[in-house]
Amino acid sequence: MTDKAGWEPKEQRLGPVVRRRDQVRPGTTDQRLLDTAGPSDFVHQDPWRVMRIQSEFVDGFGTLAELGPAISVFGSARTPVDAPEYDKGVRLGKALAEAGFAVITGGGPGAMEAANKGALEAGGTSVGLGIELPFEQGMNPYVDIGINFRYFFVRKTMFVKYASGFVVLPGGLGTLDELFEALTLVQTQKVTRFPIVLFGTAYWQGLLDWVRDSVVAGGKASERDMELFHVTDDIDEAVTLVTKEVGG
Ligand SMILES: C/C(=C\CNc1ncnc2c1ncn2[C@@H]1O[C@H](COP(=O)(O)O)[C@@H](O)[C@H]1O)CO
Repeated sequence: MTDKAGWEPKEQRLGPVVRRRDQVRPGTTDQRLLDTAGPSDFVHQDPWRVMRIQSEFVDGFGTLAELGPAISVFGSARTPVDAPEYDKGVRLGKALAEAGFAVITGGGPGAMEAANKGALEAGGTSVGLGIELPFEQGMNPYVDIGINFRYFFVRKTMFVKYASGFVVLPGGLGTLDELFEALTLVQTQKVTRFPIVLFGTAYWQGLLDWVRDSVVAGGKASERDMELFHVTDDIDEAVTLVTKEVGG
């Protein structure tokens, strides 16, 4: 316990740290890790959240890095299975898979499920990026690679980073959020060569009229911003438009 001549000081090695004399602490790092039943409030604080956010990025990047060419498909979580729109979602997922593209959706019900179903039935890769919601729905059964995210913004990064374009089926607020995020990224050149296809002319026309007659006419966007997207009712045309930057 002394460091007088001829004596080794009492020493403790804790990983890279050496502690001597009065700085020696009882127990080992492993013991403290495994034994301690200390306060747990840190798991609800921001520094810990940063770790969780990082881990979501790591899981997403790690799972999707080798996915290959893919298209993200968005649309209403509420589209009924027996609606014509659902059938179009299935046909779109199928056509994208046949063109050699994985289909990425939000992994939920409705239009997401339809696109995943089509991709799966055509032998393509069917991906679902789910989101933790207060009303848990679970991943639709047609997803083959699924990741559940806690944070919308991490999930949104994956939709853009691992797809070379978006097809947007008729949808509500969630779909509009995804559409306008993509439009903003393209408008501000945060992403380049990223086709956005709105599927369903009748559904989208009212929005397009408002953007042109109020937003563009009011000087809040430019006429050229109307060229950031395409609109179609044709599955094959949607696939051609959305995949034109990348061969399948
Ligand atoms: C509301 C219902 C289910 C919610 N489950 C969802 N699961 C996964 N992703 C979802 C869900 N709800 C919304 N999203 C995302 O937003 C888009 C659809 O939102 P919308 O408001 O229905 O247009 C979709 O692309 C998802 O990414 C069942 O009633």
